[in-house]
Amino acid sequence: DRSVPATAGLSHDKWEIDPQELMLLEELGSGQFGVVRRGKWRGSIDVAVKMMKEGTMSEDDFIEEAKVMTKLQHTNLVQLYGVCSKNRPIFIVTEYMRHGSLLNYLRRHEQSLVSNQGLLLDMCIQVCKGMAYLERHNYIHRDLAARNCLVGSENTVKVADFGLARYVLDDQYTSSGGSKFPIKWAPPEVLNYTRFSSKSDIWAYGVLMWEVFTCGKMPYGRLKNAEVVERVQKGLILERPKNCYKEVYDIMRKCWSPVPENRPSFRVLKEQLISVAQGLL
Ligand SMILES: CCC(=O)Nc1cccc(Nc2nc(Nc3ccc(OCCOC)cc3)ncc2F)c1
Repeated sequence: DRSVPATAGLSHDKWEIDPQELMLLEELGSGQFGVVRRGKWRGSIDVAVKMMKEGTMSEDDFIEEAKVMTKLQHTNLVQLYGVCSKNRPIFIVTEYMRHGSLLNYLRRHEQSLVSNQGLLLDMCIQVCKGMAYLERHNYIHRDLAARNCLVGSENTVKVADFGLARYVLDDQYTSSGGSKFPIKWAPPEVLNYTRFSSKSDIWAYGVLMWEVFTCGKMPYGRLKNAEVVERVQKGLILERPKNCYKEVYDIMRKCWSPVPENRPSFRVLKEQLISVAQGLL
């Protein structure tokens, strides 16, 4: 029985997972961070295991943060179960979501989704609930986008990789001038001063809503990053997606107010989206 009695004196760090309790299965994807595989924890719990390629993240800082992240628990957040930090590469063990990234899901199911505004709005509301929880805990995501949300059974949508961007070492990723920086999801104050806040998450959320209602189109099409920066600085915003209700687009536009303080909070946004959803149905 794993629950070591408190008196045992062993500091049983509950965020530390014993790799011997993991069974690694098929690969789910890979990227510059390493490989992600499906797995079973303690024989029966479905997990995703991110095996962090060495040199991609400041591991000790991340392991410290993992203690906080395991405490962030919400139905619309991909649950961090723990880390295997005793050997390299470190493993990040999270809840498994069977339908993969929201971006791929939107693109693969465009035909059935394009005419289902109610479902698209529900997906946005689920992400908003997860983000409102993070906002309440003063936790900034820093890389909110459809590619960083995941879809589970019964069309559940959850936010993944919250806060992870702080530990990426590749400065092509972290500096706003870098080639891998998510320019198209960044507000002016991030482009100019890398000033992240829940209000910069709100801007990214507006872009995520646009991704959802276009069923996974690339924001600003094939425009180069420099051209997008110029447009955003001039106050140009993404156009209304073809089949998107006016009320929904008006909410997206509020997320793109040039001044952070003029953008809504996730708490307020959630109420507005729910009342629009009730009005539509
Ligand atoms: C930022 C890049 C990054 O992390 N990318 C990345 C790639 C892969 C998996 C994860 N993570 C997780 N994935 C799942 N489920 C998952 C299920 C199916 C799937 O299908 C792939 C083939 O489709 C035809 C992909 C993922 N559940 C939890 C995760 F945490 C993250």
